[in-house]
Amino acid sequence: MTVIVLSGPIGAGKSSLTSILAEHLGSQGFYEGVDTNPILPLYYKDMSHYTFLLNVYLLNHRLAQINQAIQEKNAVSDRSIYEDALFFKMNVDSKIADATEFKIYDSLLHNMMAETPGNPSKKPDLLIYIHVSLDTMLKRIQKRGRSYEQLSSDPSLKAYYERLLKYYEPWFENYDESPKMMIDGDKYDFVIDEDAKKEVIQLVDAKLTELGNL
Ligand SMILES: Nc1ncnc2c1ncn2[C@@H]1O[C@H](COP(=O)(O)OP(=O)(O)OP(=O)(O)O)[C@@H](O)[C@H]1O
Repeated sequence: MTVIVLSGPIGAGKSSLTSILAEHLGSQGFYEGVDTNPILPLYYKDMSHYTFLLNVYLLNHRLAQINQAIQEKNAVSDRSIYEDALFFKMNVDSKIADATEFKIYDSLLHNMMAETPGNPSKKPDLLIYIHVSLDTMLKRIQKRGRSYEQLSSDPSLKAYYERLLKYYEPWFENYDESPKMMIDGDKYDFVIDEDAKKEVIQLVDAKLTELGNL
């Protein structure tokens, strides 16, 4: 049984690497459903108002996926549940979101993820973090063209994206829920470069072998 989750900033390539790894490992891929998320466009218009609702929506959605992934046994998911608190905390620190709302969300998250008799661990076997620079992130956001993410519609998003990257590095350093590995998303453009794709697959295979999962 191997449950892998991807993590990393917007446009890092999580969904693409999920498809690549799911195909390579013969696992089921689980996707976040960004385009079907009804709260996301509202959140980008008014973060103060929608941070709590967005995160409760995502928590519910991700838990449903985790429960399915555990049953599937072999699964790759394009986004970890552990990163959402990073966005929420960042918004609290920037006075965009409310500290009490964060406390309630965080406690809900811990209760949902708690391992109790009859309630098996929801932790993945491996978390893969795709690291990208601000430059790569901005290029990918522009290339993909989701309207609400564009700097052209809201130039203040650049500061938001910059802040987000600064929160990701310590988050990955401190992450200890499962084994983890980092992929350099600036170095390996596994979406368009076949050699880069092969190298990334080899890196992941080596890690899974080291962990006894392959
Ligand atoms: N907890 C959250 N709080 C605020 N915004 C979030 C949260 N989770 C996801 N988002 C937003 O949802 C959108 C999609 O996020 P995500 O980075 O997971 O997917 P993606 O951009 O498709 O990534 P990739 O290209 O790596 O597959 C982004 O605009 C991101 O900022």
